[in-house]
Amino acid sequence: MITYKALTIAGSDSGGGAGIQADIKTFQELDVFGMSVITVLTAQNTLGVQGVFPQALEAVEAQMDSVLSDIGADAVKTGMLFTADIIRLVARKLQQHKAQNLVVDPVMYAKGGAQLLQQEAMDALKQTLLPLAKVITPNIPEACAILGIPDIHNATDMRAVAEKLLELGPQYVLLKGGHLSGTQAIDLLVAADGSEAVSFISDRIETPHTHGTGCTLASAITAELAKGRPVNEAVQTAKQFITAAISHSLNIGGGIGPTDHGAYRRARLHVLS
Ligand SMILES: Nc1ncnc2c1ncn2[C@@H]1O[C@H](COP(=O)(O)OP(=O)(O)O)[C@@H](O)[C@H]1O
Ligand SMILES: Cc1ncc(COP(=O)(O)OP(=O)(O)O)c(N)n1
Repeated sequence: MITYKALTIAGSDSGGGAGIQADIKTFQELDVFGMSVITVLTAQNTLGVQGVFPQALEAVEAQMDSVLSDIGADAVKTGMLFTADIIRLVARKLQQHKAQNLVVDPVMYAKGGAQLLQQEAMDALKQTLLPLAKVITPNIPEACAILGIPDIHNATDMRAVAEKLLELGPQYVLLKGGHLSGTQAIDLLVAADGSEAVSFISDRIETPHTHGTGCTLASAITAELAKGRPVNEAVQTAKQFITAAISHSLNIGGGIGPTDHGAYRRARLHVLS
């Protein structure tokens, strides 16, 4: 029986691989009841982003009020928010509704290069949303853009970048290393309470089909936090989830295909049978 509830506040990906669609699939696969607040509609497929249509602030506010005033959420994730006004509104409503276990994925660019956060929204992200987060999950280009520093290119520099991000107020930073080269995909978790940094390492899977990996990882963390798991355990399960999903990624469409959100559950069922 599903008893835990998670909310994603993010953009819709018509192609189904990232955004709200990836988040809801991930929640379901991890046995958490999923709810959504849609901030932006994107016309998107494996070839790229063909259109971005921000929703009216009233629409975003009404969705948040509907869900949080009645059903509530054990954990909340934010993804593509696109404008400074949407970010400020979301931050205000999260505080008003006393949202728990907030995971902020500071989405800025799609893998095809499309901009998913307006340049002028960066200050609102840093000042209003990041300080509310339990965990933030930037990839390396996002982390460096937030800090206003040049991109890093090796895993040894990840620690300093992640620790600098803690100064913006989140309780944990999970810096994702998918954009580095090398035979391993290394993510680094650092905590504001001074506990030991932890690396989460998997073999790097040779595939171009990684559309939606960041959304999927962050929503898996959110699902596990909704169940009351500590952050370290939530990230560990999420890393296993995304590694399984990438291992079975889907060669559909003519560009960067999505991952298989059902792969983790199928692998576990196989082990148990
Ligand atoms: N080729 C790959 N093989 C295995 N894991 C990967 C691969 N690419 C990304 N990952 C993992 O997927 C997750 C998302 O990482 P990343 O690609 O850095 O973020 P984003 O999708 O936000 O750009 C991280 O856990 C990362 O380590
Ligand atoms: C609507 C929407 N939200 C987020 C993203 C970016 O997703 P991400 O998981 O970072 O994956 P890539 O786009 O980088 O493959 C998106 N594309 N669309």
